[in-house]
Amino acid sequence: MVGFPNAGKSSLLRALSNARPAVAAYPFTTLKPHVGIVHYEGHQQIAVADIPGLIRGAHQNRGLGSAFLRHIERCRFLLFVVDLSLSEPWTQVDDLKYELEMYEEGLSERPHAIIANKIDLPEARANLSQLRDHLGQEVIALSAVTGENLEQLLLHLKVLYDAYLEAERGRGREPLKW
Ligand SMILES: Nc1nc2c(ncn2[C@@H]2O[C@H](COP(=O)(O)OP(=O)(O)OP(=O)(O)O)[C@@H](O)[C@H]2O)c(=O)[nH]1
Ligand SMILES: [Mg+2]
Repeated sequence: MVGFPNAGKSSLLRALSNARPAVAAYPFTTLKPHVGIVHYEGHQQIAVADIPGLIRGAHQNRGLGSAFLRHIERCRFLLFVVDLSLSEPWTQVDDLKYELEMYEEGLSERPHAIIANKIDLPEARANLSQLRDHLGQEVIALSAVTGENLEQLLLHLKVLYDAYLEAERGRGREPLKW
C-alpha cells in the first residue's frame, strides 16, 4: 500500500488482516513497513505491506526519505491509497506515481489498483466522481473505518494475485513467496 501520510493505509491493514499497526490523526505515524496476511479459502494467503507515507520529493529523501521505497520494489502489485476527503484526489495518484517512477523507472507501471479511502466522510462522494473522471480507470471506494466495500478490495486483491501467478507460470517461473 502506497499513499500520502494519513491516507489510512494502516487503518486498512488493520481492517484486512490481523496486523495491528498504530493509527493516528497525524502524518508519519508509521515509521517502518508492516506486513499483514490476508486469508482466503483453501489456505491461500496474500501478504499486504503497509509502507510509511510518501510525500512529494520522497525520492530525493524528503519526508521519511527513500529508504523504504526499496520495500515497494519487492511487491508484486501496488495499492495506491488515496484520501478521498481531500479535494482534487487524483493529484495524490499522480504524485505517488511520479515519486515511484523517479525512484525506479517502471515502478509506477507495476500492476496496481486505486483505493479511494474514507468514503464515509461527507465530502468524499463528490471527490470520488471527480477522481473517476480524471483517472478513467477502476477505483475501489471504501472505508477502512466502517468497513464499507472492503469486500471489493478483498476480491480484487485475489484477482491481482491470480494474475501474477498466471503470468509467472506463463514465463515458466515459480511465484515468489515471502
Ligand atoms: N473517516 C475516516 N477516517 C479514516 C479512515 N481511514 C483512516 N482514517 C483516519 O485517518 C487518520 C490516519 O489513518 P492512518 O491509518 O494512521 O493513516 P496512514 O496512511 O497509515 O498514515 P501514515 O502512517 O502517517 O502514513 C486516522 O485518524 C484514521 O482514523 C476512513 O476510512 N474514514
Ligand atoms: Mg500508517
